[in-house]
Amino acid sequence: MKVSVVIPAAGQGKRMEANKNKQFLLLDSKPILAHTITIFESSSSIDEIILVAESEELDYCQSEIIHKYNFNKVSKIVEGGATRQESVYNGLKGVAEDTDFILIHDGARPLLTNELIEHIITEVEKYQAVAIGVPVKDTIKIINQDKVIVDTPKRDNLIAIQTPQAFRRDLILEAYQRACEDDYLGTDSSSLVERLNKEVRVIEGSYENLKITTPEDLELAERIISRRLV
Ligand SMILES: Nc1ccn([C@@H]2O[C@H](COP(=O)(O)OP(=O)(O)OP(=O)(O)O)[C@@H](O)[C@H]2O)c(=O)n1
Ligand SMILES: C[C@](O)(CO)[C@H](O)COP(=O)(O)O
Repeated sequence: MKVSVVIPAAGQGKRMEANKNKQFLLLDSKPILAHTITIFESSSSIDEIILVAESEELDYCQSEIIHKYNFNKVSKIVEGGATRQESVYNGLKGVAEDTDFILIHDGARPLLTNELIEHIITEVEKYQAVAIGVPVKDTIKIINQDKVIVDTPKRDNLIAIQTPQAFRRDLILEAYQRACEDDYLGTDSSSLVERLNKEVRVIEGSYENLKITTPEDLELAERIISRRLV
């Protein structure tokens, strides 16, 4: 069985308000993106890594991330698109044809554990489409355009979805192709499969598997990493 991972890292990191791509910021003295790649490079279950980077950052990724940290499993660095969805699709097109399963994982989630990688691979072999999620801690409200609450969904049925998300290769390629044809834009990969009326299973993720989105996330990630190192 062959497993590939696509890592979209071509975003602009606007919410981080740093003066560079947030994934090049240092976390425990190493770029966030290098932490993310290390997790998959070290996993014996992962055969290849496709990195998706912004056109002007392709060379930087090659020299300052891939070469500098000696990543051998990164088979391609492909150019990203205007949206996360477009970037992931470009990455999917670069995956080896003999791959059975594809994991998609945000470059900006550097605290994933090997246990979660192993768990999601076991599950995707059984269920073909699997996402990681955690129960929401807050009460979630639906609001209208005037910012008035119109609904309060029952919290028991709500989860916050994370990455990685894992799929059978042909299924996820079909889902991205169909979304492209239909001009559908989702905020995660799972939603593209859901709209084909295919079941996507959810397994328990981790609150520590956070996406570095705003400056507070980076502070929290530093604390988590230093605790893990003790
Ligand atoms: N056009 C895009 C947009 C996002 N991403 C990637 O998708 C992941 C999740 O996106 P997010 O954390 O929201 O990153 P940004 O889009 O960079 O953040 P922002 O919305 O604050 O600009 C990130 O690893 C990001 O680099 C991507 O590859 N291509
Ligand atoms: C895919 C994702 O990380 C799941 O939580 C999230 O939807 C990405 O959203 P973003 O707005 O591109 O950060």
